Amino acid sequence: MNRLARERCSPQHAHTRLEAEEIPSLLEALSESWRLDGETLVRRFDFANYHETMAFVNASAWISHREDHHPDLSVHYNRVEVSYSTHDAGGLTRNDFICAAKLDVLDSL
Ligand SMILES: C[C@H](O)[C@H](O)[C@H]1CNC2=NC(N)=NC(=O)C2=N1
Repeated sequence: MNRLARERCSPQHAHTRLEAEEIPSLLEALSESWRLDGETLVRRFDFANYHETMAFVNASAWISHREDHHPDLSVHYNRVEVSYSTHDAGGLTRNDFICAAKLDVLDSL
């Protein structure tokens, strides 16, 4: 499991917006499916059917609650679009990348 996925989100990270030069190396630690859309980190997860889609959404909700860091989710029949940014910081923080890494692990199980 990658090191970022083992980290825990923190209130300290939530108030520390990343500098532009910190972002490329963090993005590199994630699945290539993640992309930046302005100040938002976005990935689409594809599934076979609605049941699998909702099972993933529910598992991701457990991570969101435990980390107290919540993505925007766009839920469809066989896919979910996940968007991370940190409202408290008005942009990207390390918490966004930590949670994205955790979803990569979830998707790999
Ligand atoms: C009080 C609570 O910890 C904060 O409101 C958290 C909750 N989850 C959050 N999730 C995201 N994505 N951004 C935040 O700024 C944020 N803040």
